[in-house]
Amino acid sequence: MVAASSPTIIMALDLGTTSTRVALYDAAGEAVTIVAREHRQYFPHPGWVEHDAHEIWSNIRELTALALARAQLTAADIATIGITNQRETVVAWDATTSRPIHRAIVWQDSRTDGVIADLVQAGHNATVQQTTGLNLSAYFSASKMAWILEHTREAADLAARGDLRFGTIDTWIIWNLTGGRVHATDITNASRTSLMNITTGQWDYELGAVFGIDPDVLEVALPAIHPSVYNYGTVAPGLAIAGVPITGVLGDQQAASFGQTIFAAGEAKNTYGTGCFLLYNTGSKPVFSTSGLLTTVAYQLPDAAPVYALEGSVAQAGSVVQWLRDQLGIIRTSAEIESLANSVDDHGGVYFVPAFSGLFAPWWRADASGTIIGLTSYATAGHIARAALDATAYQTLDVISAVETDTGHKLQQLNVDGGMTVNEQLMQFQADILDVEVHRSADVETTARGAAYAAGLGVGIWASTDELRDLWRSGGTWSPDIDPNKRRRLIAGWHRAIEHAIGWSGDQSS
Ligand SMILES: Nc1ncnc2c1ncn2[C@@H]1O[C@H](COP(=O)(O)OP(=O)(O)O)[C@@H](O)[C@H]1O
Ligand SMILES: O=P(O)(O)OC[C@H](O)CO
Repeated sequence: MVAASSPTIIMALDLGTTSTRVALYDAAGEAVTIVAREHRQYFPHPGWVEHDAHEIWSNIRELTALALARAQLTAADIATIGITNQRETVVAWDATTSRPIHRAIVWQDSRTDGVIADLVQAGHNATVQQTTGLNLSAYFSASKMAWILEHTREAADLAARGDLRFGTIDTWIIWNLTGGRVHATDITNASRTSLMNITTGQWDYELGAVFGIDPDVLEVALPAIHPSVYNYGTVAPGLAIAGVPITGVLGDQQAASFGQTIFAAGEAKNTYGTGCFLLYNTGSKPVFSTSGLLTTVAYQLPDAAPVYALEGSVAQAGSVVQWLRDQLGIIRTSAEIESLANSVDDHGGVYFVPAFSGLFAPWWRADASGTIIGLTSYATAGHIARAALDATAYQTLDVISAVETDTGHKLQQLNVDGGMTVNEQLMQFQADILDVEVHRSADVETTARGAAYAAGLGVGIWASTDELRDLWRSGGTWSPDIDPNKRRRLIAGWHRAIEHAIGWSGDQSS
């Protein structure tokens, strides 16, 4: 344990897709304060999604000051900072001015689908998957970096001068927090770029050539890779948190897994936020999927080998609830979906495949299209709402079936977290469809919590992951309660709906 006089409050910076949160935790793992702000989503063309990286940095500057003010604390009370972030999203900037040269290209952005389809056609998928653990997809960072290099003159000029810097959002924020002194990322974030060798944990610069990026450019432009628990540097003067060390960094899904204390092989968590991301811990060896899952690093402790996971990434989950609210207008708030969905007994034969940007795991079909099927004149807005929620449970089933195929193990229980898990009807349906118990953590904000745990380990507030396990609290358990024949019928209907969604958007399968 740290000396009694040392600060013991941990600050977590959660840099999500739609918002940025700053949370403070004490050594008992209790959240002291949490402040949040949304940032603007830019959709300049169909399928394109961008963020203003400078806006995210400004939000961090302001929210860190606000969190301290709310808690009536100063930087001297903060022991350490943990960072967690939306993954894959690419920022490119000028090292000499710290100015982004393009808006950040977000993980959901599918502008490089065509390039990826060509690479698949040319037979690159097997090599990339065996090296990086990731199939070829516009989702990951590499093709986004290539796009910036190809489409902005400034990127090419900076690259020629050795002043181009690439990073995921963690790297961009570490760079700014340290006054441009540290250009670094953690191994979990690096494992999402399609440029890291998943077995060695090092960049494979030669892979750049597959995506059309000069490996010499990458050697200068990519950040250093460190373990998730590591001393990344201290915050520069002039900021509310000046002088505080940054000792934990994890991609947001890995952070949620860490916050759920998924430390051992065979344990799994599913986070239901904008998208839905299942991580199944596979221990010290990477498992290469034959069923449409990704191989990813779950975390790496200091002086230890990486711990791996199989990941099932589902692009659309809570975002579908937002779509019903913002685009269809059949609910006014996300929470209203509960009363609308509960106004009907079941889905009334309606299935909703939310393939708004194609289908991610385990299907990986860029040519799938959003589909509502099974409509009759009996169907109401309630049935559509119900089908939209059910879709998240079915998509989770599909990724868990893939995990069971890849590992040969039946999942024993599923730990869940994220904003959608407040929906108890959905949790019951999830348990019914999976036929396993669903355990919700008391804190559904496990992403920020996981970053705090990693940072706290880094400064000795907690001595081991066993101590962190003791902090896990239950927020509800749901057991399967459905006739097995009905389960089978429902699942068969979902898979027929998937077949109809696939292929609608033309021949771009990846
Ligand atoms: N009662 C509810 N039922 C279903 N979905 C909900 C409910 N309340 C919020 N959501 C959805 O949960 C998501 C927010 O979860 P959160 O974990 O904060 O996401 P993220 O971290 O990806 O921004 C939103 O997409 C929202 O529409
Ligand atoms: O910001 P979230 O919670 O939607 O998570 C985004 C994921 O990291 C994308 O891979």
